[in-house]
Amino acid sequence: MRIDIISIFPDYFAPLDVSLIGKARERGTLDVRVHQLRDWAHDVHKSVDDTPYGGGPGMVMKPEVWGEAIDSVIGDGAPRMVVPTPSGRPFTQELAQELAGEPWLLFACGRYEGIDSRVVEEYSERLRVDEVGIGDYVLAGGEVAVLVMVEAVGRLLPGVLGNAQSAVDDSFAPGAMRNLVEGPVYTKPPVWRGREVPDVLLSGHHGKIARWRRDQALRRTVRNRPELAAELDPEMLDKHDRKL
Ligand SMILES: Nc1ccccc1-c1cnco1
Repeated sequence: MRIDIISIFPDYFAPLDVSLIGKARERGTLDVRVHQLRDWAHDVHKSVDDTPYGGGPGMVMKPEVWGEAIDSVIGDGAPRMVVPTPSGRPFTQELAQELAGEPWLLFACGRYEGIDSRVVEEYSERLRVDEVGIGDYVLAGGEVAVLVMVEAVGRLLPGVLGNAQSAVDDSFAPGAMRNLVEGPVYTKPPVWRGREVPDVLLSGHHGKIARWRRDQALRRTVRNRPELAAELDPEMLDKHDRKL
C-alpha cells in the first residue's frame, strides 16, 4: 500500500518511522510519502491560508495551493482521498478495514478552520473522497487524526502484525468482536501484590477460557460502552445475565 500525506507539519509524522509502521515501511509493505504543502505556495510568504469569506474567526486553507499539491502528488493516479475533519464521518474499525483494502491512500491534513470546501468538491469528481473524524473533540489540525488512521489501517495489512489472529480478536473487529470491547488481560506473575490471575486462565481449558473472555468482554462493553451493548443481540445479553 502507498500512502501520501500532505501537511504543513511533515515532522508530525516522524512516529511513522518507528514501531510496527516503521518496520512495515522498511519491509516495503507500506510506502509512506509525506509532502510539505508549502512547497506549492508561490508567494514570498508561502502562505497557505486566508480569511474566511462571510467573516468569522480563524483562517481557511487556500484552494489553489491544495489543488497544485494534490495534482502534483497524484498525477494521473486515483488514490482514495481522506480528509480529516471534526465534521467528518466517524472513523471506525470497519472503516479501517475498508481503507486497508485500498492500494493507495491520500491524506489531506487541514489546519485552522479547514480547507476551502471547493477542494473536496473538485476531487470528489475524480476520486473517492471521505471526510473523516476520529472523535467529537477539536484538534489544532488533521495530523494527529492521520497518525491514528495510518496506525489503525497499517496494522491490518498482511504481515504487519506478528500474529494475524490479534487483528481478529481486536475490540470492534467485524465478526465475533463486532460491537464488543476486549475484556481484561493478564500475564506473569500469577500473583502480584496479592492479586491473583483468574483461575480459568490458568486452567488450560480453551473452551472455558474463550467463554470467560467473551463474558468479560460483554461485561466491560455494558459498563463502558452501553451504546454498543444496545446493538448486541439481546439473547447474548440475557444468556450472560447482563444488567446495565
Ligand atoms: N479537530 C480537527 C481539526 C482539523 C482536522 C481534523 C480535526 C478532527 C478530526 N477528528 C476530530 O477532529
